[in-house]
Amino acid sequence: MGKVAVAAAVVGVAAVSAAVVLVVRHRMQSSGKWAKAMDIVKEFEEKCATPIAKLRQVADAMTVEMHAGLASDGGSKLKMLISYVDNLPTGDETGVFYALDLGGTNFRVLRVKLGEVDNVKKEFEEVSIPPELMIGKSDDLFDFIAGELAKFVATEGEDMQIPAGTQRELGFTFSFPVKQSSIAGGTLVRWTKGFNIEDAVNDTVGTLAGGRYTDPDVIAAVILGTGTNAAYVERANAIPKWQGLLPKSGEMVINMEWGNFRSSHLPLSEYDENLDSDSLNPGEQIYEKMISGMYLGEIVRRVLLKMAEEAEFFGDTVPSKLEKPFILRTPDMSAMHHDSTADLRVVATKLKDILEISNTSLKMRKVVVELCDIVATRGARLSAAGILGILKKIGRDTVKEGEENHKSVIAMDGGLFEHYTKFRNAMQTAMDELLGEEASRNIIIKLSNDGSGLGAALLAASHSQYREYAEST
Ligand SMILES: Nc1ncnc2c1ncn2[C@@H]1O[C@H](COP(=O)(O)OP(=O)(O)O)[C@@H](O)[C@H]1O
Ligand SMILES: O=P(O)(O)OC[C@H]1O[C@@H](O)[C@H](O)[C@@H](O)[C@@H]1O
Repeated sequence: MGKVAVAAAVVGVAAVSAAVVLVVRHRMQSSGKWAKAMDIVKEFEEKCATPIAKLRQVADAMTVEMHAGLASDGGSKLKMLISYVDNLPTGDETGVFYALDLGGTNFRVLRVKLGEVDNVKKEFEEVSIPPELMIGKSDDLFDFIAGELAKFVATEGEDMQIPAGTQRELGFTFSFPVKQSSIAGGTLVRWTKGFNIEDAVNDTVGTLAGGRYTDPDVIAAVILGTGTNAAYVERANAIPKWQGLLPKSGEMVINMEWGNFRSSHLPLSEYDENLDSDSLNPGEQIYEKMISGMYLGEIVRRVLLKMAEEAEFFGDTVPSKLEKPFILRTPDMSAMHHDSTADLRVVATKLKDILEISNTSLKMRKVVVELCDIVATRGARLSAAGILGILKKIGRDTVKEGEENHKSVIAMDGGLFEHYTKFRNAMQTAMDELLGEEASRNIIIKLSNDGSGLGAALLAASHSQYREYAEST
């Protein structure tokens, strides 16, 4: 072979070996980065673990905090607020009533005509709350609410008229913690979720009222929406901090404000701690930030960001959109989590449309789904533990002699519970594991759609100023 040919061959071999070295190095580097990314996922998964034993500890802690919150104001992070609702709807309510339902994302105005329990006529309008009103002045927020209500009242039809000489009556579902001084008054404890307004009946109490209207076995209500909360029926003589007269019913609905629950048994990760410190209400609503719709997608984003920064998961630059808080919303996380296509093309589309991340491998997309599953499963199982805490408080976590058929119904509402199927299923599975086969037959968790809106109207009806008149005629 001539010198030139040999030289060319040598150069060729060198070039090939250089390429091989580059590929090997790239592979080693990428395998090293991949291993680093997987370490991040594995560590996160371990931090988020919710074995049954831990869930039982969380449930017991919830029960303890419930007792403490009922013993004295400030006795617990659980406010255990007295709702002054001591008589829940019976199904006999009649008439036309209005309701306002102010949640963390949506605002609804409703009008219902009560007569037959299974023939309630309901009309409503849903309005997104302008974000600027969530952090503006309270007058601007309530002027907005009043304006929307006035527009809705103007649409009243012939069949929804109120009796001559009477005033329209309204129930207000206000999805924020209020220390009530009566059924119709109270002081806001704090703003939560995305609201932070300087200078209003709770939706969970509304859901309990709406649920009880059609099912006398309803004993508690849980909201899993933008935020989370629970309310339940407590024995009036089991509220040491209550100085008032005991109601005839012997019962009182307690608004737990369980989003503010905190316990050393909660499986908190660094991502939860950072989310909390960056939030509008650092140190508050820790349980809510682990399980509710405002936050689940944000937790997933934070883990992906760390993988991008420390393991170049999406390549050697960090996608700029991934650095934007709350850009990955829980509905989008839910869509990726429920992606049933073989090549996870829903995940690919969401990553592209929301985070401007393209050409991901199927392997990468599977990791994204795994993160959604870790976060949603943890939230669902912690929700189940919270419910067990309530059941323990009222002695409904086991089947008592002679009560084999005594059902206890938990009325559920909220967009997270309603739309996130895998979350809902994981919650039910954890509930069954925690209660065991016998007791879980008697505990029914059921969606009470828009219970809070109907419930507010029902509470307006059951506290109507015209009710005595109607009953006496
Ligand atoms: N498809 C979905 N999958 C998962 N979560 C959802 C979905 N749709 C809505 N959500 C969650 O539900 C929340 C809205 O809850 P909803 O009860 O309807 O309103 P609000 O919180 O204002 O009372 C949203 O903030 C979101 O986190
Ligand atoms: O209906 P939403 O917006 O999800 O609200 C659920 C809960 O959100 C919490 O942040 C509030 O403190 C509760 O009062 C409320 O019930």
